[in-house]
Amino acid sequence: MSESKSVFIFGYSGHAYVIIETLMDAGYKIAGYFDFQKAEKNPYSLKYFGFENNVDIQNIVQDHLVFPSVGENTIREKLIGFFELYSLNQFVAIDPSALISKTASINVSTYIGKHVSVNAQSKIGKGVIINTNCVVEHECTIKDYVHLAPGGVLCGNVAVGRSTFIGANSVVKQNTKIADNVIVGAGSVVVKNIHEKGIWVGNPAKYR
Ligand SMILES: CC(=O)SCCNC(=O)CCNC(=O)[C@H](O)C(C)(C)COP(=O)(O)OP(=O)(O)OC[C@H]1O[C@@H](n2cnc3c(N)ncnc32)[C@H](O)[C@@H]1OP(=O)(O)O
Repeated sequence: MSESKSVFIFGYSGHAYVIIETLMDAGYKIAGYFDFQKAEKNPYSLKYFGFENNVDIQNIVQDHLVFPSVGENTIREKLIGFFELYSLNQFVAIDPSALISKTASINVSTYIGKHVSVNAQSKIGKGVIINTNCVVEHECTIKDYVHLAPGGVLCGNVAVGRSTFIGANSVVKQNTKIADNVIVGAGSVVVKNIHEKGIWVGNPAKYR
């Protein structure tokens, strides 16, 4: 394992644990974590480097890698803005068990979890979470800061807008478009385009 593959993670709670295990399985070394305060639990015995806004970030991180380990979309967006401001080295974290088409594109600071499939010609933005066991079928477009919770299925040619959250085990029918900042409840089935931000739940998914 080379020193150049050390990763600083930002955020250290439940979602971070999943990221850490993916990174370790993929052969990365975790250099430590930043968070607004020292974590109460430290199951991976990581070194705390402080709150990113209060430290000389470039001096600590140097040319190592950084990754946003927070499930909440707006916090992840802020972290990525911070990474961009300081020109920190972002990358894509892909669990070794995931199946990614060679013709799919995935932007930086995106997490692809265990047993995920991303199929042909799909385009995934930056800071996205495609969580455990999700299926992203052919030609899907997923904008920045989306979170697709575990078990979600996007059928072919689905488009998901920026910062949208799609709850666990939800299904989105082929050729459907979902707007920015939508929340789709767990176990929902989206069969028509969603043009309006807000919470949509049920089968078929309805505005709540
Ligand atoms: C690794 C991880 O853990 S990633 C995270 C995975 N987590 C998820 O996928 C959970 C996603 N969140 C949900 O599904 C939530 O229930 C939300 C966001 C849809 C709604 O949350 P809240 O706004 O707090 O709604 P609340 O719990 O108060 O329920 C309001 C009503 O909506 C209903 N409702 C809530 N969620 C759903 C749902 N997923 N499907 C159908 N109905 C729902 C409730 O039964 C309730 O109905 P009532 O008014 O008739 O009693």
